[in-house]
Amino acid sequence: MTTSGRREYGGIVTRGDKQADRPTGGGRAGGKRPKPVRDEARNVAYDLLRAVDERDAYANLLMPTLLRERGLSGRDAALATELAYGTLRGLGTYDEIIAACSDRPPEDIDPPLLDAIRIGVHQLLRTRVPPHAAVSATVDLVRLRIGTGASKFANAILRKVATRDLGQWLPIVAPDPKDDPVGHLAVAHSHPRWIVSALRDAVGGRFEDAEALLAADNERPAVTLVAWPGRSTVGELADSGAVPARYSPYAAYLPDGDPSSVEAVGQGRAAVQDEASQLVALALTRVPVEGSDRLWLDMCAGPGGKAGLLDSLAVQDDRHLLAADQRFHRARLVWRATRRAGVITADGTEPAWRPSVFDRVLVDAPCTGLGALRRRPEARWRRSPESVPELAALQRRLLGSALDATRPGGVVAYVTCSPHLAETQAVVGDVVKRRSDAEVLIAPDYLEEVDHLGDGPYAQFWPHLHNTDAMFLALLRKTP
Ligand SMILES: C[S@@+](CC[C@H](N)C(=O)[O-])C[C@H]1O[C@@H](n2cnc3c(N)ncnc32)[C@H](O)[C@@H]1O
Repeated sequence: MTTSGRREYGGIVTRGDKQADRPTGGGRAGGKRPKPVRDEARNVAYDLLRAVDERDAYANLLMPTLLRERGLSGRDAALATELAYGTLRGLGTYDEIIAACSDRPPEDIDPPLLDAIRIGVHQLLRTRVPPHAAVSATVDLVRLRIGTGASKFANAILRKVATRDLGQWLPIVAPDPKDDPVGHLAVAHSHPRWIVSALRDAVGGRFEDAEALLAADNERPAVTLVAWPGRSTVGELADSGAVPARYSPYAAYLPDGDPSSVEAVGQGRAAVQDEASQLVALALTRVPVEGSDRLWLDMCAGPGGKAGLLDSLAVQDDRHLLAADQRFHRARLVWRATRRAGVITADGTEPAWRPSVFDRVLVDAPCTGLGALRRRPEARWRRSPESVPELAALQRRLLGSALDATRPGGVVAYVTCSPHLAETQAVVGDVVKRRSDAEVLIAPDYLEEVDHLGDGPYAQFWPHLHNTDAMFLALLRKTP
């Protein structure tokens, strides 16, 4: 798609020159309604939101396909992504504002129309698109995709929304923090109430920390690369425009651009991986073990992020990694990410290996993913608190099985991409209490380059403190 006929609004490009500037509503100038302008970036954002709602699509997986199919790149692609992801993250706040501007509650508005209005509200309240352009572009979208009647409704709501900025709307739509602090944070930072409560508990009950965490969840995460040791180097990534990272010796931040255009990534010698993910895998390899250190196991390895790093480290020191995942297609991804590891499809709770044979075991357990909300913009609305006990039961079984697989003197890393206490401390505490052959190590001792990981014995990364996912790590020694 060409960029001719586009106009730049404060760093964001939108299409339609004079049309995008045209004021909307208030009747037809000269009696004739101007033709709506098709705007591909907004269409992509709208289609993504519809796919998330109708087909349970994963935004971060579908977006690259949509951009490719529609031929969007550069600033148009950035605009489509910002509109879609920003709207998905912010819709908890936006729906409260839409409710205040409408005679119908959001749940009574037709879902396609509601999604289009949400995109409009996001532009009005969180982007530098001028209000008249945000309104007219959204109204055009609704006219083209839904119909003229719906576009009048959207126009009326958006014009009301545009009368205030976000800072003026929040005291109107969010509960008073003195009466209902959790409800206030839920509306102000667009998270479901149950997640606000869980995250507040995970940060030790401090509302200021919870607020900083919730705000960080709404930020676009940095793209972090891993240079797989022995296959590429951070220096090589830096030569491609990445910046050496703060903590991990294998990480570099990519300020902009497509990661696959970095040569080492394109050639499968480096990959995209959050820095905390690298560090928890690294911590497992740093714990001293007496005697043999030849056989490592990654029990829940798909899609292979940590296995890729562990395999590279294992190859360097002539160790061997076995990587397992319960799902065949996830195991295939692990196969692609590794060079020498054995990869199998196996249920970690019904081991395909003999007991007490591994020197180091990683169990990166399936979890709610509440630590990666920045990356999966719709995830916060999909998860329900009912999933927590079921996951916690599986996590206990997997950790127990990991300890069974480890030889006495060996070490287990229990990792979740969630800071929810029921998936982290409660799981480890319970499993260790029921066994006499496991001892909890002080995990931050093996990550000395990182501050603020907690008072131990566990290590907890945070988006607002480390600019990483909220990854949890427990290190356990198997005792005789
Ligand atoms: C959090 S992900 C692991 C991420 C991976 N370690 C990485 O760094 O890319 C959890 C994985 O556990 C797998 N899984 C779920 N239940 C399992 C089980 N009972 N046994 C083995 N793998 C399981 C899922 O298929 C999923 O791929």
